[in-house]
Amino acid sequence: MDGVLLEVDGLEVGYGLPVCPPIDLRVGAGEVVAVIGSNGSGKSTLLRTVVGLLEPLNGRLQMFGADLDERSTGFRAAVAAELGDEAFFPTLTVREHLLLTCYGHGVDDPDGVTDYQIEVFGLTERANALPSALSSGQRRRLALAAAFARPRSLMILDEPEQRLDATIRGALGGWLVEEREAGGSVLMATHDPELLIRTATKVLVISDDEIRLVGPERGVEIIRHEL
Ligand SMILES: Nc1ncnc2c1ncn2[C@@H]1O[C@H](COP(=O)(O)OP(=O)(O)OP(=O)(O)O)[C@@H](O)[C@H]1O
Repeated sequence: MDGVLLEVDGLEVGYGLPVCPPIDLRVGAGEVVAVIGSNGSGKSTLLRTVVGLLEPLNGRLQMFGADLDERSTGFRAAVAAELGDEAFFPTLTVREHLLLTCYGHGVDDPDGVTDYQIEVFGLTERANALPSALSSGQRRRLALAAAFARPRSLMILDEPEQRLDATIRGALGGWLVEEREAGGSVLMATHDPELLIRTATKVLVISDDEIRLVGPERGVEIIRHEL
């Protein structure tokens, strides 16, 4: 188990019935695993199961060498998940959301980290805005900024490229490369071949009849020509 953060064997995910074949997967330190497949293939369902929002239907799911317990302090400290739910406090500003995240996760310099994330996510002019006054892409930026503001060893992201403009999408690719190079791990669903080729170390392909692990180049071909 050394260096393996997430380990699944014969994992069946779904809503009463499985949405795809059983999944085997390891995510190790410093790996970025992209999950690809056509719309409705089961990518989000897998990610929601891995963060404990859905019960596995069958199989083995281990995080940090133990059965998944999403309520444990260890899990909450280590796993930064952004699955597109974007549940914000309606009366807290952009800045206050990030400060709250930093304080909640024991960040050393909450003000400095908050200021940095606001700047790099291009939210400076909206720092004092409430979520209801943000554009959809700005809400996406805020949700991702919160994931990057806190300490973590595993990021779980569902189509993080969605609704981002080209500038922030490009920056996101760079931050995920930095994450990997610093020994962090990422499990992310994506439809974006550029994000995949820049960041992924391996690719899990979900389809109706099989689950495959392929390399990044093959993953790009599959996104471009087979989905
Ligand atoms: N809450 C739910 N209850 C029942 N079925 C669901 C539910 N959510 C999703 N599904 C179904 O499960 C299957 C897998 O959906 P999922 O959202 O995991 O697909 P996806 O690969 O993430 O797709 P996309 O690329 O469109 O985001 C789909 O057939 C979908 O209709």
